[in-house]
Amino acid sequence: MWLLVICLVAFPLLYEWSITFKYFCKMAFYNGWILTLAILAIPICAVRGRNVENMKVLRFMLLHIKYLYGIKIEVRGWENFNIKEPYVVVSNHQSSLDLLGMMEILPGRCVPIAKRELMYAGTAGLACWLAGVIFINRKKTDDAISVMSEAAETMLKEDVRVWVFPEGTRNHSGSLLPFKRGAFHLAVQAQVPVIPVVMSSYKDFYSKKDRKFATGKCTVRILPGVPTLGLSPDDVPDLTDRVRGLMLDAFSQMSTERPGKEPGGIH
Ligand SMILES: CCCCC/C=C\C/C=C\CCCCCCCC(=O)SCCNC(=O)CCNC(=O)[C@H](O)C(C)(C)COP(=O)(O)OP(=O)(O)OC[C@H]1O[C@@H](n2cnc3c(N)ncnc32)[C@H](O)[C@@H]1OP(=O)(O)O
Ligand SMILES: CCCCCCCC/C=C\CCCCCCCC(=O)OC[C@@H](O)COP(=O)(O)O
Repeated sequence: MWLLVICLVAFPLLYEWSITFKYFCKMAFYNGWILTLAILAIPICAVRGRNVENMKVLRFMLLHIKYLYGIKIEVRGWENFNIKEPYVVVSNHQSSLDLLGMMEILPGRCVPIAKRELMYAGTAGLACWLAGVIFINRKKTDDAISVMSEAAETMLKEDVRVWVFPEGTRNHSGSLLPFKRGAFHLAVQAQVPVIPVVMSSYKDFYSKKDRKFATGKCTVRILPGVPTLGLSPDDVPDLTDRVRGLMLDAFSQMSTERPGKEPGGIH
């Protein structure tokens, strides 16, 4: 009788513990593996110096990680990236796992905007710097704005695309945070389109709060570009709201789809 009681208590506890343990091991390996890959990437990238073309090297080296974690990534809307000119990509930001979806679709000559702290993340920071990642100091708004204004010039002069997470921080709430306006000022200053990208919720396979990290599927949707030609800084609030609305609709629609089930009409 006592043995049965002990088993009934111990097994669920052990099960819970093994899920948590697996979560920490998987996250530790994720970060450790990226730091290790960066050691290989640094000398290759250093040959060119700080150059956006190095982002191809990082992308190539990171693409296999989804297989290690059993994460299937389905991409819809590739055709919306068929624009030769520069553009600003805006996407939702749930976790550091977004790196996998980002690398899956990262267009040529496209650099992300990242918080300055990432520059000090050891080998990964150096690899990012060599690949031209634009670092901003979120604690100093004026500095961040001037870095982004420089980015607007660079986009046009050097034919570069920029990827921004307009929520400004990771958000796993199951919705989208209010958007910061920097990405939209950037697009208006450069008079280039904004291309929204939505990654479906990870809740079926990943949750930081519940310490869950299983295998699963993520859908990445590239939405049609939103033009900014002729818009002025006064139009930025409206542009921001419009793009957030489009992304929220897509995110909500993707959240109601059952994993693995294809909706009609979207390719
Ligand atoms: C093989 C081994 C590989 C190893 C390498 C590993 C990794 C792989 C490589 C690359 C991957 C890198 C992945 C990087 C992911 C990183 C993700 C992040 O770091 S997210 C966090 C950082 N990003 C952001 O914050 C971007 C969004 N933020 C903004 O746009 C903000 O607006 C801001 C510019 C930072 C300012 O923010 P703040 O909160 O301080 O203020 P507000 O947003 O309220 O803005 C104040 C005010 O200013 C106006 N504004 C904003 N921007 C501009 C501008 N450019 N020009 C003019 N005015 C601007 C804004 O409108 C507000 O005014 P108002 O209220 O009147 O509208
Ligand atoms: C010697 C120093 C060693 C430092 C070790 C640091 C470990 C980091 C290891 C690998 C880096 C993985 C790169 C993942 C890139 C994703 C970046 C990311 O997701 O940043 C979060 C940022 O968007 C928002 O930050 P907050 O949610 O506001 O917080």
